[in-house]
Amino acid sequence: MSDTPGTNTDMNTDTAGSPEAKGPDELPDIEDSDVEKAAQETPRGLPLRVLNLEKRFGGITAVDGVSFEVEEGSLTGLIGPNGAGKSTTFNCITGVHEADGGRVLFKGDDITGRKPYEIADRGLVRTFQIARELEEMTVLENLMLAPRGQIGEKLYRSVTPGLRGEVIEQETEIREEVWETLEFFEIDHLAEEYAGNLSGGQRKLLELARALMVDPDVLLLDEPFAGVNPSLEAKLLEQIHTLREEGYTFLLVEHDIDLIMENCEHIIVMHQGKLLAEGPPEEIRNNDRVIDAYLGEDI
Ligand SMILES: Nc1ncnc2c1ncn2[C@@H]1O[C@H](COP(=O)(O)OP(=O)(O)OP(=O)(O)O)[C@@H](O)[C@H]1O
Repeated sequence: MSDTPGTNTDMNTDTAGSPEAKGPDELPDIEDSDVEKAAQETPRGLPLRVLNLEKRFGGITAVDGVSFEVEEGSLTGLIGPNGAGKSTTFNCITGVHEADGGRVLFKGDDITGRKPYEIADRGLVRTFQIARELEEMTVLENLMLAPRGQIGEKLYRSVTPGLRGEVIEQETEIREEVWETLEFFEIDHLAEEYAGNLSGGQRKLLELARALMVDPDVLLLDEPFAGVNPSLEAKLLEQIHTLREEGYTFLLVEHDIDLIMENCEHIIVMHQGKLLAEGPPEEIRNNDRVIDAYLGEDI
């Protein structure tokens, strides 16, 4: 875990590890000047800090001044009803959307407005659905294409004989890493299968495997279990917990509340673009605002 709790500024939203859930009443508004101050004071060890994030689409404010932190080595859940702004928040964090306001700090660096590949290259990675072009490639090829720091195919074609040896050496290393990843996710038997032929659950494993090939520090997973059968879901969860024990940090958007409650130690709840509450599962489960807005009487 981060060695930073308690070292944040007075307007922080640092509740990871705090015993009680907090709601909007306890989470003060952040002025622009405070955002600047917080950005400067954010400890470098803190993997992800979102400050006053805003995103509008025409007349819709999809994300409305959201602030939260994700602790190192944590499995943090982001939940909320349909249209709450979860995916838009993910997209703003990872550079897919340009935020209209606020800041995203990654390991103390301001990454707001950076391109997705720059953010991924720094170690903050989200999973993406397998694109159509990738469906026509094998599972092995999908992973071979993912690693960062690779001397690309274009360069390979134009390299001098001297460089070619380096490329081959690098490709051998990548191939070994790819096989290790395939075995870790138990999809090595599918290595030569076209990605387009995989089941929904197997695709989810491949998406996560591809994201891991980028060698991230923090993984953002948007509904990683959608369409995954229970046995594959259990396997995927097991792999996520194993990775977490190895030091990876996860931020997870998921509609299955029970799954989030059972697996995440910290939960962030969004509602109508705003942060509704955050805290440990038992507090979120009993939080009146969350029950009213989202969970219902039977939770
Ligand atoms: N590209 C877009 N253009 C216009 N409006 C958008 C766009 N993306 C999201 N929105 C709107 O922003 C709001 C938040 O959407 P978002 O997808 O972030 O919510 P969500 O919490 O991820 O929902 P869900 O759980 O249904 O996926 C919604 O009102 C949605 O219609």
